[in-house]
Amino acid sequence: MSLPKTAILLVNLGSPDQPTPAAVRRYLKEFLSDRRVVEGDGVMRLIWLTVLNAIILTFRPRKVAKLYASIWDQDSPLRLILNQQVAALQLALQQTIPDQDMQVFSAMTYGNPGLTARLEELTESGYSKILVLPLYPQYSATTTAPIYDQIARFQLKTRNFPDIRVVHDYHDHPLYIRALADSVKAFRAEHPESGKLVLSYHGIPQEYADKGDPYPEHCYRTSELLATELGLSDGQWQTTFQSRFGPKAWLQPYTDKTLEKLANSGTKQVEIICPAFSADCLETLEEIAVENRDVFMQAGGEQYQYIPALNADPGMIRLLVALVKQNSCGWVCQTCNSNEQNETENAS
Ligand SMILES: C=CC1=C(C)c2cc3[nH]c(cc4nc(cc5[nH]c(cc1n2)c(C)c5CCC(=O)O)C(CCC(=O)O)=C4C)c(C)c3C=C
Ligand SMILES: [Fe+2]
Ligand SMILES: [Fe+2]
Repeated sequence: MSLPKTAILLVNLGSPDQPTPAAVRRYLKEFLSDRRVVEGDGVMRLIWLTVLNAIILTFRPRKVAKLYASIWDQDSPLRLILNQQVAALQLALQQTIPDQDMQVFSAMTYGNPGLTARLEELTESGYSKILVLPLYPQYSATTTAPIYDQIARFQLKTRNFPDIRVVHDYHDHPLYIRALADSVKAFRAEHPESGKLVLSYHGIPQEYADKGDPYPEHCYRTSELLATELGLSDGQWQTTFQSRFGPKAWLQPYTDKTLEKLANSGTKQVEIICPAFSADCLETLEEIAVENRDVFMQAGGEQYQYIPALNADPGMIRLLVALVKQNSCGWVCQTCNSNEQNETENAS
């Protein structure tokens, strides 16, 4: 019996194609036109589209292109690391479940390689099972939900679509917490002068959380589990939210304000980790590692250390393998298939 062709699709947010104002403009237009990212209907939608086109897409691309250029390494780090994660997961799956033919692919919600195009390609190539694995441990209506939206739109226009599953979230998965804890321990082993651990998550507008986005609860849970795993006491760690965009209130406490306050009130050493980012990107390599370092040092801080994202670390790949096994249950899971076989045999 031939096995169904199964694809694993790792999905991250997306980057511009080039660190140029024109490419950044195209990327921001697609990203910031998504109604999940900037909500609002009717008149509010019209106002937002006017502000986006007349102001944001006129001035922001030039500034942001320079920031991207400062971290660009032949390609955007987010895309480079996504490719490394794909290759490492492919190898790990071949080693751990060699009798299953699972092929791993990359996709981005915005920009290239686009998620919808990938779903079309995989369907045309005969993949009948697709496991979509968003690289967002914490669910948010602003990041995870747009992946579901694109899948739903693809299904609406496709007569015979594959069996598609999506991993919803894994903010409290033991292997995620262990991978984070191991990365902190490994960092501290190399940099023994440790300070307060700041856990900085990408923010979302406070209003979205008030309307029911569970993202902040997921972030706080991840932080608590990580602090417990590391054996930290209350004063030794803190959760903050970064990357505020626009004039509205976002989740607080803000990372930059917190760092300023910490330095002002005598905390001279911090280590900062960004658990919501599975891969280093503009928001970690530039905003956290450069901009926020300046904020902390200028406020009187003495030592500021950024702990890199999990990227393609062995701990991250172990987590991804576990997520693949758990979420492909019944498709390819050997345990389940053999259990089912036993049950069928016992019943007959
Ligand atoms: C309303 C705006 C935004 C929301 C809501 C938002 C949520 C959100 N984003 C990430 C992860 C990433 N964001 C990245 C870049 C980025 N984010 C926004 C805006 C919102 N994000 C913008 C405008 C940008 C582009 C840069 C800029 O113009 O400032 C990235 C990095 C991409 C890269 O190429 O490196 C990531 C990753 C999460 C996890 C999240 C909510 C949970
Ligand atoms: Fe963002
Ligand atoms: Fe199973």
